[in-house]
Amino acid sequence: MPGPSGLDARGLTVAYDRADVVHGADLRLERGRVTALIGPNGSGKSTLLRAVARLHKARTGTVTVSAPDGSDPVDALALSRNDFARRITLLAQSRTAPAGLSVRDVVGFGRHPYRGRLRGTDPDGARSIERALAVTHLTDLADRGVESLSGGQLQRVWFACCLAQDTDVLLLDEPTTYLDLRYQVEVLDLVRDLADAHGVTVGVVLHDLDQAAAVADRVVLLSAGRIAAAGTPAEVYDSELLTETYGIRIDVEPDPSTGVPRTRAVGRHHLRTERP
Ligand SMILES: Nc1ncnc2c1ncn2[C@@H]1O[C@H](COP(=O)(O)OP(=O)(O)OP(=O)(O)O)[C@@H](O)[C@H]1O
Repeated sequence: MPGPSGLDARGLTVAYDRADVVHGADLRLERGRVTALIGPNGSGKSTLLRAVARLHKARTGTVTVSAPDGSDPVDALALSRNDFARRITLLAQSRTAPAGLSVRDVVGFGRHPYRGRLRGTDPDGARSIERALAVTHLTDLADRGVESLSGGQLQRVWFACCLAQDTDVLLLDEPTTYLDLRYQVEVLDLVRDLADAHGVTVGVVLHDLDQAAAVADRVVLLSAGRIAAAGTPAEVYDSELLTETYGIRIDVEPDPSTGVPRTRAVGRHHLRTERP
């Protein structure tokens, strides 16, 4: 049974330089669930999320969002900037680190929708920032300059910045990029906790199909700017469909202990019989 919709995008068409790259896409993110967006490079995952997050104006389509209290959905594209930023945030790809600021300062950017023109009007700010630093294991680095961080540490800073924003909807574009295995797993655990314990609606772009199947309740497969399939991982992970979409043989079998589908992309190097 699908849950109530946290975010509902309908018929989104998005263009760059008048060329459509996302064609009438419907994206439903259920409240308190994790939805993974998968698909080959250039299939439109980032563009779709950017349109939903209002970083790129969709040519056509609607986006509605409902609050965790179950109140009626509102038109997300018509909300004021601050109201929108209190409901929806996006961890986008490849941001540049602002020089001369500490980790805590940058995480504090996440509080921008709660600060009036005269700062100091955000009573929950300090607590949200410290919590975001703690869950991303950045407390010890909080006073460091962001320009001195590694790629993975910086990725966690941007993630913490989104968490500090305390939104109902969290959109994450490849949040595991640059992260070592421990932090990849921790980010995905945290995403699960946010959905399960706090009812956060999560839409996350992942390239690793096995990570997507393990963390997500639903998966949306994009192909050439169109939604090719949507459903549970077991419904979407069809070997023929994935093989056609990615242009490489992808075998699928259920994990023997969990039943969650596992994939194997098969290249020529897997088929070598003689090894030196
Ligand atoms: N700024 C831009 N100007 C023009 N075309 C763009 C721009 N950004 C993306 N595109 C094109 O839009 C299409 C969709 O790109 P998008 O980045 O949304 O795909 P993606 O599925 O997120 O890819 P990836 O997995 O490589 O991150 C691609 O054909 C891409 O070349």
